[in-house]
Amino acid sequence: MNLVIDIGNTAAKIALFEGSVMVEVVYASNRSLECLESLCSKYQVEQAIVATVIDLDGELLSRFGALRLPILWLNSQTPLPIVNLYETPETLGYDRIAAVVGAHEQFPDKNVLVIDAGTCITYEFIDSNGQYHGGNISPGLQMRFKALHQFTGRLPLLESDGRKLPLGRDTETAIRAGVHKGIEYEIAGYITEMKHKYSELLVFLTGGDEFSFDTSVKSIIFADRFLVLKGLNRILNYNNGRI
Ligand SMILES: Nc1ncnc2c1ncn2[C@@H]1O[C@H](COP(=O)(O)OP(=O)(O)O)[C@@H](O)[C@H]1O
Ligand SMILES: CC(C)(COP(=O)(O)O)[C@@H](O)C(=O)NCCC(=O)O
Ligand SMILES: [K+]
Repeated sequence: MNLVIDIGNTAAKIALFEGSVMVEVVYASNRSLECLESLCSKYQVEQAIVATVIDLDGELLSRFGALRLPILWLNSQTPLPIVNLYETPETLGYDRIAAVVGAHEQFPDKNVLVIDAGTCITYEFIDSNGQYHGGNISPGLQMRFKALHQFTGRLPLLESDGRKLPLGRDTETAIRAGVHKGIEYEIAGYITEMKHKYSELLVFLTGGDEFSFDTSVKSIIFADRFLVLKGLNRILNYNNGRI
């Protein structure tokens, strides 16, 4: 079995795969990965892949060592089943390239826009020849709420859940609608622009945060919360025998 770990800026996602089938997934703290050892004793793990976008402390690194598993630490040197055209592959987020690999595995002959709504929202484009062109980074849902609070004198820190109106009628509904609609329009804008350029465009939406779209946008989106994990599993299998 493959142990697949995606350590993001907000949460770690840990999954077990048998071949290309995900058999279990858990969210954990990105600092302590508390369930790491218990998952490894529950399953017969043969190899692992870890992708992190944060620095890990020595204690966590030695816990990985104690697992006594071959571990592929995803980095810019790792062979990939796609062509990476990013000008600085050494600075590219590993979760970003993994999401692209996950989408390309499912639709290898299509132009695909991959949107990952986590701590940040990232937009990636891979073409039907398997060439990853790059993409954009913008603030995520929680980051927008926190920024409005932190950089003003009067705006409270709000929860994403709560009263929702199309147009705010008080401070709370104004902020919540502003953040939600900002993201929804942003996503819809990317889709419209990219569809203009590539008529047969597929769109994947992944990441921990979910949004509502009108039906025309919704109808062309594939929602797959675990695209990064699936892409990492694909990268691990692609490198089978090389670790
Ligand atoms: N079980 C869960 N545990 C933690 N966060 C979750 C969970 N389900 C949904 N979320 C949402 O997912 C967001 C994190 O998204 P994620 O894609 O994991 O981010 P990142 O990859 O940047 O760590 C959180 O802000 C939270 O709103
Ligand atoms: C853009 C990101 C912060 C997104 O991280 P996430 O929201 O998944 O926690 C991460 O992919 C990252 O640190 N990237 C490095 C810069 C780059 O991709 O060019
Ligand atoms: K992200």
